[in-house]
Amino acid sequence: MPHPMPDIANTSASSVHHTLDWVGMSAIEIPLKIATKGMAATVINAKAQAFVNLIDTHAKGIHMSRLFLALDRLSNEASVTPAQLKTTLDAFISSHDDISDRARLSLSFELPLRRSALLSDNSGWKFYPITLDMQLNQGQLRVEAGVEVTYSSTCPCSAALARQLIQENFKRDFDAENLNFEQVLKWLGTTEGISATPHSQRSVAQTKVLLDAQLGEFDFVAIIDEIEQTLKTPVQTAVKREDEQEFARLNGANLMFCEDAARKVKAALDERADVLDFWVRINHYESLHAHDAVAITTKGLPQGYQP
Ligand SMILES: Nc1nc2c(ncn2[C@@H]2O[C@H](COP(=O)(O)OP(=O)(O)OP(=O)(O)O)[C@@H](O)[C@H]2O)c(=O)[nH]1
Repeated sequence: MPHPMPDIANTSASSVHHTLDWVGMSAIEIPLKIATKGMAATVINAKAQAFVNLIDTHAKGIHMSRLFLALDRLSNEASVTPAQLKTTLDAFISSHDDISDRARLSLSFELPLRRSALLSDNSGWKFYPITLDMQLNQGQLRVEAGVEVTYSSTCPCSAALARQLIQENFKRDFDAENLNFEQVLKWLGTTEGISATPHSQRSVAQTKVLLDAQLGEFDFVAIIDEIEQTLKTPVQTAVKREDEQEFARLNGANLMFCEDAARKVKAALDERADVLDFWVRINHYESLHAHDAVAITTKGLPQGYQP
């Protein structure tokens, strides 16, 4: 008869007696079919973090395998919904009866969305980084979603400085008394005429939103669309020349500092009934400098997100 295997988590006691806020595993690889409103469940490859607290000051440790296996069951679901994630959190706690009373599950993944071109009849895939962080505490569920939207920002200061140079060149090249429409039109189409261009940069709006714990389904696309439609210059997928020209027009019509972007996103999220609280970090990865321009804002609730 084989010897029973030692079970340190159950039979050994901790020599230092403290409770712990979270114990578990991170970077667990798991494919899931995630449900988001208006779309067929999408297969995504997630990295998960699974945690419980440790309230038994004498228990040596938690049972990692029980969290892992409860999480693994999610990968068999035809579509992962908020209710199923809650069931997983319940299983984390019930499998740690007496030693844990809180559970946490975080998923990080990229949601592929097919996006239309600005004008041409084309489209292409864009992957949006998403994080889901769910916590269960005394039966109370907390659901937080994080999305990242990449967009272009053109500097309003740089645009004004470029316009000034163009005006100076215009004064130099033309005589106010003898303006010729055709000559001006031609000049406007040359690099000598439009002799300076403002700098733009690829920029990222990172957003965390607190959602109603009773929500029946996730709606990541609504949040992503809200931010993209607010900023107006999301990075594109398929681009023909007409799309590129429209992108140039949109950039020119939506010049922005990081402060402008942060204020606009804040105003948009303030209006959304499904967003109970939010945190936003705007990152403009400058082409003028090697450092970045950053603005951070929150809804400003007294007990809410801190900047
Ligand atoms: N608690 C804990 N376990 C760890 C850690 N690192 C590795 N493990 C291992 O995780 C494995 C799974 O632990 P358990 O869930 O207790 O496994 P088990 O005893 O076979 O499962 P149960 O019978 O359900 O308790 C064990 O072999 C642990 O040694 C750690 O830092 N903490």
